[in-house]
Amino acid sequence: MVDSSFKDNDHSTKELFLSGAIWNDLDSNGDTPGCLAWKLGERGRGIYELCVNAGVRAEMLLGLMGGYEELGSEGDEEDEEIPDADASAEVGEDGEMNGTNGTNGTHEHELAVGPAEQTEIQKEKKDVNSEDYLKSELKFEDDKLLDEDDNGVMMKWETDIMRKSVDLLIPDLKPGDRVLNIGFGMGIIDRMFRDTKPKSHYIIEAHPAVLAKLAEPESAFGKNWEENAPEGGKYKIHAGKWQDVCPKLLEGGEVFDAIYFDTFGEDYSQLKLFFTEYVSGLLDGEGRFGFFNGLGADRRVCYDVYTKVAELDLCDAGMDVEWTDVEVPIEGMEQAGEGEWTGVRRRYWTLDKYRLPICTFLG
Ligand SMILES: C[S@@+](CC[C@H](N)C(=O)[O-])C[C@H]1O[C@@H](n2cnc3c(N)ncnc32)[C@H](O)[C@@H]1O
Repeated sequence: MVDSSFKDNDHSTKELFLSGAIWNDLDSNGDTPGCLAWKLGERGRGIYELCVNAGVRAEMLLGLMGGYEELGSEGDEEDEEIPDADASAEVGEDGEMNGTNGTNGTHEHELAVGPAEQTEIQKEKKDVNSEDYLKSELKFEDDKLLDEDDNGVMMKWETDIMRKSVDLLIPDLKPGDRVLNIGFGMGIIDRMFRDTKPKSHYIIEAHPAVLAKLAEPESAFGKNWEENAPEGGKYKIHAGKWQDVCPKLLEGGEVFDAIYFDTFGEDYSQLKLFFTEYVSGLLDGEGRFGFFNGLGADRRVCYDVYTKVAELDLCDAGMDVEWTDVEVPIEGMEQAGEGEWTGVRRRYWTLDKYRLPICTFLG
């Protein structure tokens, strides 16, 4: 009896989404339909999956529309017709991507939320965007790096994720690899890469304050480091945005065995641009590519939507992705504003599992 009524619900939910229901609209408690379905436990899994699929459809469509919008003039968006009702919730400024190291409220192809959360966000935080971030003062603390609005750029609790990423990107931790890391942050992953004694190790970093920190002798990534590359290899800090540095690396015919991408203040469209435009040229045929997968990480349904969207886009770019779950000890974590989150504007991570992507070329 219960089962069949839930099957009916699945069917009705599907109908609703196909008729234009908004997958990420919020109720007065700030829950999306997907959040409510998840709270039902096993009984709600069917509906939850339908919500995720509706989100994926809408985000993929928005991605296409985003590409199209770039050709038009600014300000056209308001008059634009929405070709699919599923996508209607996404259109609008001030959407939230909810991801660490990638929060953004202004760019195309963000994981948008409904009106209730927008109001909350406006109260809670200013938009994070690359241009402002790269001009902002930074606060370097022992366990975190914050921008001038106290957004978490990088936090020490992410160390286990960085450790596992290095272990899977360079499986045997063998010397001789050529490594490219984009985004130095607290230098956590770069210290791990350095410890594998790669033949070449390039770091691209755009923020002047991070670059200044890097140049300090105690950072261990200064001139001495650059001069101590093994024979035939190269250790190098490339100062600047990856968008400017990568074309030069491509021109120079540089190739890497492991590439990691973890920036801040950029939205998913930039990550997608990176793997569609640059990874095929910069990664060795047998190489591995990884990125910080923090998109939507303060809301399970958004995280699940972005995981699928990224997987589909990676496939489009000729890459296969293998996901590894990494436990995040959120039980031991404090609530927003407390413990490790003290002084951080927004708790950007609430999930108990990080889904770690390792990408290789298809076939
Ligand atoms: C989340 S942190 C990286 C953390 C790093 N994975 C670690 O283990 O400490 C992001 C870094 O990317 C840098 N960044 C942001 N946008 C960038 C861009 N367009 N090009 C290069 N670096 C960028 C930021 O200044 C910041 O240092």
